[in-house]
Amino acid sequence: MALVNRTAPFDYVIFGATGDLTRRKLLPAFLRRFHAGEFGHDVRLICIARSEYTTEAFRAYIRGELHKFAPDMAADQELLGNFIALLDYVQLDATDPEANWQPLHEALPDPERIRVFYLATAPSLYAHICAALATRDLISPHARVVLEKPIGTSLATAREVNSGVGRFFPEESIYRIDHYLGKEGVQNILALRFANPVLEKLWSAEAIEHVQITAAETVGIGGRGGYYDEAGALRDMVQNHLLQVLCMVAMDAPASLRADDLRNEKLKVLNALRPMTPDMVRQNVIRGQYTAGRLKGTDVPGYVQDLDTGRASNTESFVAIRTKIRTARWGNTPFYLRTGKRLATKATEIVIQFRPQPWPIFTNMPSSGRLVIRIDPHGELALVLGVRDPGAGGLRVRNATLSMSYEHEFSISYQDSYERLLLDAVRGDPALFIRRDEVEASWKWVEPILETWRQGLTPLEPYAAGGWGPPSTRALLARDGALWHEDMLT
Ligand SMILES: NC(=O)C1=CN([C@@H]2O[C@H](COP(=O)(O)OP(=O)(O)OC[C@H]3O[C@@H](n4cnc5c(N)ncnc54)[C@H](OP(=O)(O)O)[C@@H]3O)[C@@H](O)[C@H]2O)C=CC1
Ligand SMILES: O=C1O[C@H](COP(=O)(O)O)[C@@H](O)[C@H](O)[C@H]1O
Repeated sequence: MALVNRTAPFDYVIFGATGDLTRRKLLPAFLRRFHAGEFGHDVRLICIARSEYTTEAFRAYIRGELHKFAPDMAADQELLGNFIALLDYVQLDATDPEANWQPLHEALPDPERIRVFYLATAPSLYAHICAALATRDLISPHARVVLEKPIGTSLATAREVNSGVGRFFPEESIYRIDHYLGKEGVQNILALRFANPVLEKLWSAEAIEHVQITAAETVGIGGRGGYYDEAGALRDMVQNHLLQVLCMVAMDAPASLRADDLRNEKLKVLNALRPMTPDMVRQNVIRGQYTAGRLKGTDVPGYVQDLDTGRASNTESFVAIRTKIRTARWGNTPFYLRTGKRLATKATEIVIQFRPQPWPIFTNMPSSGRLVIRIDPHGELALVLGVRDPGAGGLRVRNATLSMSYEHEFSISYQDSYERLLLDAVRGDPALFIRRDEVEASWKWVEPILETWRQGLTPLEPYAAGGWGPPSTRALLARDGALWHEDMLT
């Protein structure tokens, strides 16, 4: 029987309740946690948007969406009915100064209950919404606010968003979500590193030749072209998700698992990333955009066709970066980051490549060994070692893999990382959310890359959908004598 960490009763107010994120991710995640018994019938989920719905009509609409996005759960009519009964809808234009906030007030009668405001709207509304909540006296002593990404599109705009929200909520009540920190495999980096002293002893430039962090997607920009063409892969994936994963891999042991201990260590890594000059960007950053190609046997269109604006675009759908971390632990170990759309397969993984023997005694030593932390599509750990090849004739070595799959090892499974994060805000645990200084340090490191691109100093390289990005991506590692870890992915 799984241990259930049940929350105290709470009121969760979702701004942007008719949007894509709420119906596809947030409400299905709540339904699953309700099914797991993490909260009960005494909880209210108050859903807010401008669209005209009564609570009854909204519940009917969400019932249909849950059948689409959590069909296994929604098939249980009793569970679904009980969950739907927790939803209330309040129609409100949060930016209209004349709007009537009284219905929201009435829906939140008890200031002693835990109150979470989840802002699943465009980030440009965050400060307005927080100001309105303050004016209407809705920010109770136990109130928290969860902010969706992106927090800004540059250092200056991130500061604006942070200051806008920070005027009304103290930093410890602000939960900036990064769904990669909700992934099992990412959280497991902490366990792997700090519950296994033997690994931690190896965890430095002395034993590790390089680290690869890949977030490869097969999807294109889909229906999100408007947003994506403004953002691009660097802002969409690297500034937040990939840098957070890098921090988890590279940070020193925190004093405890308390939020600020963890976040202090991550911040040190971000501040230690080698700053990029325009020359370094030219040499260490690849930017690409997909063209039409063939993916898993199907012809797929290129980025510009997907965008469908009739214009060319200068936005990258692929980035690869070679960087270093200026610390005693890592100084000599390159970190390679890579993310892109319409790549050969969907895979998020970290590869820790170990250094070779300084004096090899075997004539045919294959790879010097690596640890692969696979995060998506399935959580897996694989330790590739050299073992004796049992064939006759001398002592030859080949690689073999020790592996562990979460699916086989554990019966508990979360469908989505939102499931792991939504209730942390209720429990008052911001450890897996991003602190303001982390967001700003990430932007500070990313900005010179954006600036170099803005000046047109690096080309946007085409890559055919279904591959692994522009050919220069290989050259980025080849100059260190390294190869991307692709053989096990496809
Ligand atoms: N969708 C996704 O997969 C992801 C989304 N995000 C982030 O989550 C946020 C929401 O994204 P998404 O759901 O895709 O966006 P949508 O455009 O689908 O939804 C926006 C929501 O905001 C509501 N809204 C807009 N203006 C107001 C207003 N003035 N007052 C009250 N409600 C308003 C809209 O409802 P109505 O028109 O009825 O008012 C709608 O419910 C964004 O910050 C996005 O970057 C982050 C990661 C992934
Ligand atoms: O935040 C985002 O993440 C997704 C990729 O998430 P994953 O959990 O499927 O790896 C990406 O598709 C999207 O563009 C980005 O905004």
